[in-house]
Amino acid sequence: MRYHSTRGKVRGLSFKDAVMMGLADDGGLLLPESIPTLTPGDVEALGQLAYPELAFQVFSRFVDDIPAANLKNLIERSYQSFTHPEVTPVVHQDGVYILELFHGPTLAFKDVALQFLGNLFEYLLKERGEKMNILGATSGDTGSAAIYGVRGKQNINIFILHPHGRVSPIQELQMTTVTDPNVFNLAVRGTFDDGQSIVKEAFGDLEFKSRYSLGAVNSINWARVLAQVVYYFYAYGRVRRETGCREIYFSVPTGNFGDIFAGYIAKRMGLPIRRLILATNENNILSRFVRDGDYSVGQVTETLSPSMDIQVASNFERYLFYLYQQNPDRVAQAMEDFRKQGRLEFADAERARVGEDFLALTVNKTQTVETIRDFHAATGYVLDPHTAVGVKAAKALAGGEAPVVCLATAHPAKFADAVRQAIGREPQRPASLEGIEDRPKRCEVIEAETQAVKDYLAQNAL
Ligand SMILES: N[C@@H](CCOP(=O)(O)O)C(=O)O
Repeated sequence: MRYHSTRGKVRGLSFKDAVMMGLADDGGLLLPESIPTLTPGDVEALGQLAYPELAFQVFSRFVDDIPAANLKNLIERSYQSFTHPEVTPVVHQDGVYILELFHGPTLAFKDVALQFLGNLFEYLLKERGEKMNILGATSGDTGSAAIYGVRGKQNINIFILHPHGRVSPIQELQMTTVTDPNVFNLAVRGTFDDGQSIVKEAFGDLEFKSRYSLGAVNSINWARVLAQVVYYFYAYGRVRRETGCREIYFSVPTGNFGDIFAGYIAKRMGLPIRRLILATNENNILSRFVRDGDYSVGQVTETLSPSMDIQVASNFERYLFYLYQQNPDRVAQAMEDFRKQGRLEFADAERARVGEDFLALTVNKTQTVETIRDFHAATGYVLDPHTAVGVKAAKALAGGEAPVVCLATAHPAKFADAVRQAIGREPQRPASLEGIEDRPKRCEVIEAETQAVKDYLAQNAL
């Protein structure tokens, strides 16, 4: 399997080189040359597997340059840190299926990919005798998951940018209380979009990227998306076993379009997904795109679901590549137009194609609180505010006989304020958060300027 950039100037990379490159050197995003397709029989068989074995089967279709025994070992080690034996269990509540993706060390879906990516980086760096400086941006969850994936590892330093004062108190503490010498937290005076744009500019400076061996942990890294494809197959298998359904909906709260893009890949592979329901908060460029063809950037608004306080979604470019019939020149032109004008327009035929894969809804703060409250009243189950956005969209949009799986992207204890507003008390804390406020912290506040971040990284790089 070879990997090419969405913008067409980087081609023919192996999986391992694609992982190490992160953002493609032409500014695009890496994608496999083709998406392997599965027969209904394959899908059925995959649905019977335990999580690590399923992950191995899915990965093997995209990874042909790591010996099977080593890949298996990386996968098994990655999911040992999860507190649930099923890794990503599915529970049935109030007419929807909740795919719990928060049983990893930092209580969010990011752990599913970042535990693996941390181990994979360690393996590849050892094999190559190299060092790496990871540079990533977070709106709250990626940061701590990436930090936990590599803390204390040899030959890796990690620099994570989070928007100063715009993540939840627990999200901030999960990052800043990790004081291993290889971990550097930077609170950027700006939004997540500012942080993500700094990361992309630093990766785009190829001399800097190569001098400091930059590594990517955001979903610009294909390995992130690949690892997230697995749980769509897992959930389908579990729900199919329970209901006998053939088709299924997935409802995905999304900001950076990574998680839902993984679902899109699963659909292209042959998983019978009737539609992917794209759920956003008030930062709704993506839901406006699906509903009205309006892909125009707005101001980032603070909401109750801060991990989705994003306007410019990285992985949208990967989707554009397919929407534009795999034409890299059109993607490159569109990204340039978007950079200059802050908007993109779509032909009717393209909008029709979008509608074949996606439905979408914007869910505001009031609706988020109401959903947490009503769901709790009906079931006793506490949703986190991001999951609540997905549940609200699922209930509004899924129809007919097909069951709907809502991706529960984070544990509610990460967002105690939103939960308290909804149900009048804080959610129960998992053991990993006990005493987190009392731990020593380390974090620098920095201006939202690429040069300031590059200087900081240069001073602290391996
Ligand atoms: N919601 C994310 C933002 C970064 O997204 P990623 O999937 O590209 O890492 C977060 O919580 O940091």
